[in-house]
Amino acid sequence: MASNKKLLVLPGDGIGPEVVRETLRVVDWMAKKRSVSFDVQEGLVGGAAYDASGTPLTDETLADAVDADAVLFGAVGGPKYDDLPFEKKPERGLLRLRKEMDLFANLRPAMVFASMADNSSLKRDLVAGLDIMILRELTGGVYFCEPRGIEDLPGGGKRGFDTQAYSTPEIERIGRVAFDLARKRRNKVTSVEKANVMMSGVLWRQVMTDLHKREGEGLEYENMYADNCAMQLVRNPKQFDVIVTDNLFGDILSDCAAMLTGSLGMLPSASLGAEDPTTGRRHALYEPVHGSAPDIAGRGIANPIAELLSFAMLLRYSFDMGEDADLVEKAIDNVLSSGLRTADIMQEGKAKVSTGVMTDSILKELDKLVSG
Ligand SMILES: NC(=O)c1ccc[n+]([C@@H]2O[C@H](COP(=O)([O-])OP(=O)(O)OC[C@H]3O[C@@H](n4cnc5c(N)ncnc54)[C@H](O)[C@@H]3O)[C@@H](O)[C@H]2O)c1
Ligand SMILES: CC(C)[C@H](C(=O)O)[C@@H](O)C(=O)O
Ligand SMILES: [Mg+2]
Repeated sequence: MASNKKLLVLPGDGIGPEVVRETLRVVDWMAKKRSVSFDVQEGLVGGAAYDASGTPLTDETLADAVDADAVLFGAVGGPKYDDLPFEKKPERGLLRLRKEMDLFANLRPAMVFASMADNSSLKRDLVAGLDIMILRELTGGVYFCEPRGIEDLPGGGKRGFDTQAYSTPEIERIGRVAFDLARKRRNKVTSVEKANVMMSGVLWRQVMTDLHKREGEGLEYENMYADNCAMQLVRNPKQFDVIVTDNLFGDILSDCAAMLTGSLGMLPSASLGAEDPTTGRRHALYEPVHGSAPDIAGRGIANPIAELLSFAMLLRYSFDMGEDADLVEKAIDNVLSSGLRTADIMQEGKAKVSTGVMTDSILKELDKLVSG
């Protein structure tokens, strides 16, 4: 039984603190019922950090994140911060964490729970039992490449520009994660880019195809253009197992995949760094795919499931507590099957509950599951 796992909790803004608060109740439950002791420390990020210290991520919080065994993150951003200069925006705090912790592999699983097939944007048969993994490269591409900026044009007006670039080592390291994941799943990898339009896409396709030839034995492999992938995700999502793609396409395709599961409020994620070969340790941050949802913040109606499932991923990937992760997922599955729904996944014939009541029910279900 492991003990004293250092957990840094960064609730952030909007519904971030609301869903993190609920997740901390499950952390407490784990400590009481499963005899795991978490050393929980809380910090500020995003707009909350800007309000307190004039920056969306202080060096101290970054150091705490690097030092932690895992970071549990809520969400950042909101209209209050719209007019801040680019580098001060809440989202920059999250991006700096990802970059400085070298969290290059972002796992975004889209799973449809047994009772949720009718909640999907697609017809039930297309999504019942769906379980796909979008693997998003998280520390490269247009999110981070230089040069970028807005410049004046000689004849008046301005020009805004960004740079998209990927190197062979960046593509290979995310490709290897995709192959590892696929081997534990259904042995299929779809690599997604736009090699028909972008030079970085041309290299991505070459490197991934070669990597598959060298290291992908036993794996079914295909290349797909990103626009086609978006269409295929809503046409026939069950054709996919692992989708590996760049930072920007991964951002967009994962929001799209969220609606297959019923709501953005259902999609968790794990952002992982490379494993240190001597200590076996790796940096990791867990966060829902959704944002701070300013339109519903402060009303107690946010769906806590994406954050709770992110905590389950934390147990599985950072603490090797797969059984406990299964338990959390099973409790969520059972509560959804019992007909409870937060507003975002509400349907006729179901019972609408608040953020807090959804968590109350999941905790009760956890109690039931462990008492047999
Ligand atoms: N990881 C992050 O911190 C993160 C991710 C995405 C967006 N953002 C930021 O969040 C702010 C709002 O962005 P947005 O509105 O484009 O995206 P969003 O994900 O916050 O919200 C999109 C829609 O989904 C709904 N939604 C999201 N999560 C939900 C939940 N748990 N339960 C119920 N409904 C939920 C919202 O109410 C909204 O209608 C922006 O500042 C954006 O940059 C942050
Ligand atoms: C908030 C923003 C920087 C972030 C991203 O674009 O990566 C978000 O949309 C996400 O999906 O995690
Ligand atoms: Mg996003």
